[in-house]
Amino acid sequence: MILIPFSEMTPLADEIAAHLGAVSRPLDWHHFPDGESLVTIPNGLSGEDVAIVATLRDPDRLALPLRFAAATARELGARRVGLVAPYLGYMRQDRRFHPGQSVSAVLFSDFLSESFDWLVTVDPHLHRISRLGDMFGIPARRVATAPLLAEWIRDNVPDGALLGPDSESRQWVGEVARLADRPYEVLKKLRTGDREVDISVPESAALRHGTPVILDDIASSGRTMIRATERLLAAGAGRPICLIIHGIFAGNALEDLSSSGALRVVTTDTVPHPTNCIGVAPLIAGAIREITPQTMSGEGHRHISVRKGE
Ligand SMILES: O=P(O)(O)OC[C@H]1O[C@H](OP(=O)(O)OP(=O)(O)O)[C@H](O)[C@@H]1O
Repeated sequence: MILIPFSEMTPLADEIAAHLGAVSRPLDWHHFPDGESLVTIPNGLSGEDVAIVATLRDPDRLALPLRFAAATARELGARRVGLVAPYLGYMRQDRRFHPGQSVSAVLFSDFLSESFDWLVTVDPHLHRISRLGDMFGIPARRVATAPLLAEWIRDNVPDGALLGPDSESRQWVGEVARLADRPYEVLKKLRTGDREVDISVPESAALRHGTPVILDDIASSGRTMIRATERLLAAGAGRPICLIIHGIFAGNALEDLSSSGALRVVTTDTVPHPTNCIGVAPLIAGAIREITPQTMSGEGHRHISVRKGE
């Protein structure tokens, strides 16, 4: 197995490779002055299993270079070409919320399924879809970070409840709370725009004791976390720890979150960032190990078409 990371993913790919006893060699991505890309992949791929490693937080920019890298690896003799996408973008638009909208999650998953033979990702934002295989026409594995998050909480926060910022978060907050043996509450969120979010906090005694931990899968504009932090403080809770699986932090999101009163912001390393405290490499390596024998025996194929959603 040869891992080929986009350069920002080199540290994570090196770690995954060490767990697998594999090789990691980054690709080169040259940007021409007119905005076009030139992707150069390492040589020596003939007959090899290859995994391209890219975190898809800026998917419009990455899509074509990803396709070029996968196609070139195949053209140069790679046996199978998989994608390790610790953060998988575009999964939030999994419905036609208003007439005429693209269902981007389905379209993007089709695009990836056409480009790659298999996929490994971490806690994708697919709460209404229970099996990744229903979304992708290729073998796919979803790594669950709940045990890592629970371990981090047990090691670092001696007391306090877990809080989910909205009803959707109940599924992962409930699971992490169970594993960490902590109480949890779910807040109510109303979103009226990309950056317009309001949160209401219940009158609960659990919130008044210890250090609250707000847990969410994504912080993008950061507005969900910021508003939850502000509303908790106003309700008399202690300064919260914000625990986030995928820390995208668009624009000034992190600065704004820190100014809102968060005690600490903690993320996994699915998106490289100074707030990374929880490493996912061993779990990703385990998922690659699981999926690789299947791809070797020919289960699934990138041209299998599974129709999903609306
Ligand atoms: O940092 P932000 O920009 O606030 O985005 C992060 C939020 O977005 C997602 O929710 P989702 O998109 O499913 O629901 P929402 O649009 O109602 O927040 C995610 O689960 C977070 O709660």
